Amino acid sequence: MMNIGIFGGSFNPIHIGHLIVAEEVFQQRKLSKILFIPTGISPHKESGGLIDSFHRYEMVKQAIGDNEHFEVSDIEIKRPGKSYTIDTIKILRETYGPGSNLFLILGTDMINEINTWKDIEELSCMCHFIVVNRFPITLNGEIIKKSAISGEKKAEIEKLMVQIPSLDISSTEIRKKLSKGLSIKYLVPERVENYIRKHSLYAKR
Ligand SMILES: Nc1ncnc2c1ncn2[C@@H]1O[C@H](COP(=O)(O)OP(=O)(O)OP(=O)(O)O)[C@@H](O)[C@H]1O
Ligand SMILES: O=C(O)c1ccc[n+]([C@@H]2O[C@H](COP(=O)([O-])O)[C@@H](O)[C@H]2O)c1
Repeated sequence: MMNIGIFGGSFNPIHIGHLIVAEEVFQQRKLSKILFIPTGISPHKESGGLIDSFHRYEMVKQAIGDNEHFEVSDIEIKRPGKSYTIDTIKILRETYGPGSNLFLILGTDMINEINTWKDIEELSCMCHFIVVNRFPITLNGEIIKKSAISGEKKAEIEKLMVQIPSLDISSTEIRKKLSKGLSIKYLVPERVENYIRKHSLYAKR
């Protein structure tokens, strides 16, 4: 049976925080693979600062190239309009069939906002949630309790939670550094840094 980790994000750009999350979830939950899915248009993010999806997709490709358990999907960047997770999960259910399990990977910042997501009840019936600690935000049990997530999946969240070494790293911080002309060495894989430099992404103006 295939157990697939689904890791969606704007990846603007992908950083080592994302990679450590994916590797820890893969190992700790013994998944078959991790599918990185860069958003076309992120549903709740201001478009300011979000660079072209093609570049974000390419940077994910560069970052995961040396890991045979990681894959990248262009399913969201090819779809027009906002990238709602429910639409993606419906397609992936078809692709992988009833014999496979889908595990949606989310940082604590994301799961605490789950009530604002589209068709959350239906979504929760189609996949499992794997939550990962994201400094400094802790899992808010009250939010989960009150959410539209189906009862069975609510009960599962704590059981499936994966602890990672806390890394206070965000794409926002990396974009800020680049815009100031500062180094991002070690915050992103070398190949991603080279890609950013080659295409003058997030550059100092
Ligand atoms: N350092 C981190 N530790 C744990 N989870 C993380 C970390 N960075 C990102 N994530 C998780 O990865 C997913 C995708 O994140 P996203 O691409 O929005 O990155 P970001 O760093 O939060 O970006 P931005 O700063 O632009 O908002 C989310 O579920 C988020 O919670
Ligand atoms: O489906 C939704 O309503 C929804 C609302 C907000 C975020 N998401 C998804 O959550 C993931 C992280 O989003 P982002 O934009 O914060 O990087 C990404 O895969 C988004 O498509 C999904």
